[in-house]
Amino acid sequence: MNQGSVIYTISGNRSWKEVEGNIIMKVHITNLYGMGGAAGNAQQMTAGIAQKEFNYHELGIYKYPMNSDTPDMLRTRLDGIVASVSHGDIVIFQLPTWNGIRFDEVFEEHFRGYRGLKKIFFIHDVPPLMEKKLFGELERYIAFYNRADLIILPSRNMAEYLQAKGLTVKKIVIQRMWDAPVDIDLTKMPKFRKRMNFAANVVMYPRPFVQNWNSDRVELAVTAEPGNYAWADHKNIHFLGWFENESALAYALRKSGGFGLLWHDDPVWIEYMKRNACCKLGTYLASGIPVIVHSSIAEADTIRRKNLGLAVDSLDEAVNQVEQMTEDQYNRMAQDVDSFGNLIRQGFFAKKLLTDAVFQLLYD
Ligand SMILES: O=c1ccn([C@@H]2O[C@H](COP(=O)(O)OP(=O)(O)O)[C@@H](O)[C@H]2O)c(=O)[nH]1
Repeated sequence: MNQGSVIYTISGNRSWKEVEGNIIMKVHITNLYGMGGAAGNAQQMTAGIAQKEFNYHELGIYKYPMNSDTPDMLRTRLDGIVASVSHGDIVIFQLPTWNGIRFDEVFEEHFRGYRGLKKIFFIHDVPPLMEKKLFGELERYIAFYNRADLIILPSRNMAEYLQAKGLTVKKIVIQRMWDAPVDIDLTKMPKFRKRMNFAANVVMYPRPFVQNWNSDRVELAVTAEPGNYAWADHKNIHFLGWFENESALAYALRKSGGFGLLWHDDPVWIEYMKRNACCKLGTYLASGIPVIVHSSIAEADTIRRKNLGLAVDSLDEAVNQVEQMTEDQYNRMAQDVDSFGNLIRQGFFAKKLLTDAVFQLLYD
């Protein structure tokens, strides 16, 4: 019998179809619209994998100035977002929504009337750890995180750090890395060359280590259109161009060869990168080029253990190690990166955390 096509009267004038949504548990995931860049793409990518692979339902949120809403407008907006949610469902919140902590708090509170609803917080970034002026807000963020039934965090280091500051959520899933579902030709191996590629917008957000690049022995290649930049004059710096599309970027990096550099010289970010997961790392590994990372970053041990590149304490050390490397050593590394990169290109980090989170929530 095809129940989906028949309306059963079960009590009074309510039909089977009307209560169907309450019987079958749904998993929802929030997705942010109106925000570009690595942070916006990370939300779109995760929600895309969740919908395509697991049939999770999207709750779309627009990035907007929350203060432009009156309390009534905000309530109406939130009612619209949560319209498909029923008692007993699971909601994965991709956080922050980048609409400010007040929006995140009010949004979570809007789910309180739902019986048996469970909340998973997937923490992409912790704003108080990214900007010195926001550090005082950490306590408020952690109090908010404590409302989750399960929390997904970028690294074990982040979990330990937040626990020391008051995080009490018992169920924790560790993300480790960002995926980069790109399409590239794996038959052409990246070339061994004394070059470090840096994939970020260095024109809009100048980086001191880029502007002070002084190595004649190792070239720095940046993702910027060629131009007359005073900081690049007479320097060993190459311009790769800017890429809107992640596959085009991965292709350009693979063609460029050499290494992918994950680096920061801002002390707040050096500290943050001990605990967060950077999109760039996924981008490099998906493209197939070995990476150079600081030895303090969360995934440094994985880079060493799986022969995915170099974990160093300074750029000078990186330059020396690149200089001393043989072509054979590089080619072995590039092969190991291509093998590991399958996880990233096929979205396995997201697939794993999206299922582990629901499984641990209901099983453990
Ligand atoms: O030509 C480029 C260079 C970089 N990026 C993107 O910018 C990200 C890096 O940006 P950011 O440094 O803000 O992110 P993080 O690595 O710190 O997460 C990369 O992973 C790419 O997705 C891009 O779209 N086009």
